Amino acid sequence: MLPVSESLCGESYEECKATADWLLSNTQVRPTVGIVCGSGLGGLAEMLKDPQYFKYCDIPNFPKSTVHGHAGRLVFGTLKGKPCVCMQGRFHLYEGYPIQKITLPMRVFKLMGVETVFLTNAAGGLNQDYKVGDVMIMKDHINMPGFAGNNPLVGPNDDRFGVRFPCMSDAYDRKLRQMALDVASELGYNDFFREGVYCVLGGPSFETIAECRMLHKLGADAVGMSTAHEVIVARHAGMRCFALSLISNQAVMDYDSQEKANHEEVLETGRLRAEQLEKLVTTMVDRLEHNNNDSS
Ligand SMILES: O=P(O)(O)O[C@H]1O[C@H](CO)[C@@H](O)[C@H]1O
Ligand code: HPA
Repeated sequence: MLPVSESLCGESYEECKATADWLLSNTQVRPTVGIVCGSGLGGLAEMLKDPQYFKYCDIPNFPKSTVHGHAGRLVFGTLKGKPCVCMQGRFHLYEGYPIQKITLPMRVFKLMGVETVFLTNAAGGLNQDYKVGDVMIMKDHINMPGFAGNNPLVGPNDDRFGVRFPCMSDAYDRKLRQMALDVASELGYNDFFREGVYCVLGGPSFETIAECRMLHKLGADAVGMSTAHEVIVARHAGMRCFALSLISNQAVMDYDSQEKANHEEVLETGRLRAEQLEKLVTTMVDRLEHNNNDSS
């Protein structure tokens, strides 16, 4: 067992358990589905029936949300009858928290009984076929901070969460990706649905033109500042993951372009696609089976 003192930043088993127990003692909901809302996509949380809200600042051990477009509260309720917990706002590396702290909610999800996690984000489109407003199912990620040792699993491993060296070739659940494609097709969303690779950077500055060109050459279709860290921790703990990127802006790849990435455009695109994303995730949650078979 890992003594509390060995936790790097308040993410030890005991600390996560204390947070999970506190939440469970304050709600009747026993969530099996976890949802993380990206920038401008917090409306998903409003889909929950009989919602119960907990501000992050009131939850023991939780960091505070500091980014505009991230409400900063945990919402419990049901979606299509399934017990859910939803992060209406997430944490990012550039907010100054250690990477272990920004991913702590994933461990809390696990300890509350969550089996499947749906994550959304806003991202810049690197793939030249992508348009603003497209939705990309994440089939994989490139964890750029991880190349420099900034991986959320750095530090002593606690086997109660997962193994020291978790596999990541199956990070994005194959069955859920297929389900998303089927649902998108049924809802008539084929025109704007894609599947691709997300690259996470530390931010908060948006990328230079040379960086965008490099990331595209490396195989990334979209670039953002979140999600991959959460997925690594969720997979380490054995939860199934499904993630969507809303292409909120075109990454600038051309020195003649007058385009400039900005957070207001990111939030605005979120508003435009919110309803369709909510419908897709709601339909997928409705079709989820209550098990945690690793189906990838
Ligand atoms: O990834 P989410 O939380 O959607 O936020 C995205 O939007 C912000 C930039 O506008 C960055 O935080 C980026 O990661
Ligand atoms: N780059 C990084 N993160 C982002 C972007 C982007 O262009 N758009 C939304 N989040």
